[in-house]
Amino acid sequence: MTLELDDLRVRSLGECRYDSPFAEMLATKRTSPHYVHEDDRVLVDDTVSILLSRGVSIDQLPSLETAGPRRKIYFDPAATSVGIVTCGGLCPGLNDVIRGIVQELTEHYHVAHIYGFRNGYAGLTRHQRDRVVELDLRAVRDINNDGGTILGSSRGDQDPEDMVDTLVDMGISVLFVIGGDGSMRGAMKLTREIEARGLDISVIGVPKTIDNDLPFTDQSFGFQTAFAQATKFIASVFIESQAAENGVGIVKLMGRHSGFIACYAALSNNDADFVLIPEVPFVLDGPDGVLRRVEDHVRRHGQVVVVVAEGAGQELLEQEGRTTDASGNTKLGDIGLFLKQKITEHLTAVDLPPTVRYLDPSYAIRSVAANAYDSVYCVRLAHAAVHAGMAGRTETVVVRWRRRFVHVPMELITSHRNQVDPDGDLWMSVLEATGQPATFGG
Ligand SMILES: Nc1ncnc2c1ncn2[C@@H]1O[C@H](COP(=O)(O)OP(=O)(O)O)[C@@H](O)[C@H]1O
Ligand SMILES: O=P(O)(O)OC[C@H]1O[C@](O)(COP(=O)(O)O)[C@@H](O)[C@@H]1O
Ligand SMILES: [Mg+2]
Repeated sequence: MTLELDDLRVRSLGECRYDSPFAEMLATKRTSPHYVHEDDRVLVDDTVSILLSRGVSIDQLPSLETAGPRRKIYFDPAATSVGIVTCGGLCPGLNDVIRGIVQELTEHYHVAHIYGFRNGYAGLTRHQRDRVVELDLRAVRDINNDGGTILGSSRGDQDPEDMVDTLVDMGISVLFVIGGDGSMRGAMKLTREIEARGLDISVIGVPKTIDNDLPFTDQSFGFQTAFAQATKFIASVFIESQAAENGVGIVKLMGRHSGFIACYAALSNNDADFVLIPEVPFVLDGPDGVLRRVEDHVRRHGQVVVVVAEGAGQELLEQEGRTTDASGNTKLGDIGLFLKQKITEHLTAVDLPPTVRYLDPSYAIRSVAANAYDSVYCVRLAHAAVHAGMAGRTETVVVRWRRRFVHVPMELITSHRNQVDPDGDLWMSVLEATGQPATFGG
């Protein structure tokens, strides 16, 4: 993708004049293999050929501002009130991020107030102001042990003017939005309204998506927990299909436009024989179609396991009557049940009457608490978000990119979708592990 250095510059509200609580700790720090100084930058690219193809000098290469504490900060902590909101679908680790933000702001920055807005952007509107909760260390003490979000979440548009009125009335200086692509688009509408009114309010995003469909982030928080959950369902249908004559196990996993959960879950215990994802179209019929391949597998091995991402093969389903959810996301057809029906019909017709074990774990993979790895990731993102906000960055998200925590302009995180590259090494691993053909039906 063409990327200029200027596209990667994050917005700041102004000069940092206040001493940071971390000033002393940072006094002697310099960039090392394990630390990036605030005056240094992190490269976007990581291969020699891509760097060379950029054709610019080193200081002009696309690079990102490092995240982390600053020696000087923009907001005076004692006079700063902060808001937190979680929006969109659930994701393991939301509570860890909330907790990390509250702990960092309380224990190190000693800000005046931390407010939690309930039920997503709806909680920022006039008619829900009475439901705002004040957050302190006690309120967040054990919340990381639970899935979901203590603040609640929602889909659906809200009026940016109304929401900014709330921020102004409550004296909020920094708003942390923990949400996905839709939430970040909503957050940008907030920053535009804030800018238009000349207000001194920072909006910082912590990108959330179990589908791992946001760009400029190695892997989104909660993703590892979600695919680990999904793995258990694949193992179940594998065992069931092994014990049955002509056993067919099918698991449908979340992933509207990106098949990362399906790929990782399938790779994790290597029980899947076929993985179908939105990024790789397939045909069902014909000598190289999915049905014939499934049949061949059952003939040879007596059973088969198919993992399908919910957004896969949508072109095979009825397009008419498609509706959208409250946030404008297209509601998908049920590819899992469709495959179940087609495979059953096909195997019956070729005299291999199947025993089908179909599982759609759906919310069971995203409503759980984060695992230890994701919890660590969440708390580090939370710290980075707090530092960015207190340093006056705005319209900025904090991400981990090639294992460094960095700042990315909000616009870039919504600029395109992160998808499994059919020419990339992840998909190659899936093909290697399953033995399935690179394409079905040419
Ligand atoms: N283009 C947009 N402009 C403003 N708000 C948006 C936009 N897209 C989504 N939103 C709002 O952001 C919130 C979360 O969006 P949604 O798509 O449901 O989840 P996610 O943020 O996880 O993608 C919802 O309140 C939704 O109305
Ligand atoms: O039933 P809901 O809440 O709309 O959620 C379903 C969708 O939410 C997801 O978890 C993604 O949510 P987001 O769009 O909020 O990131 C998808 O995997 C799934 O399709
Ligand atoms: Mg989304």
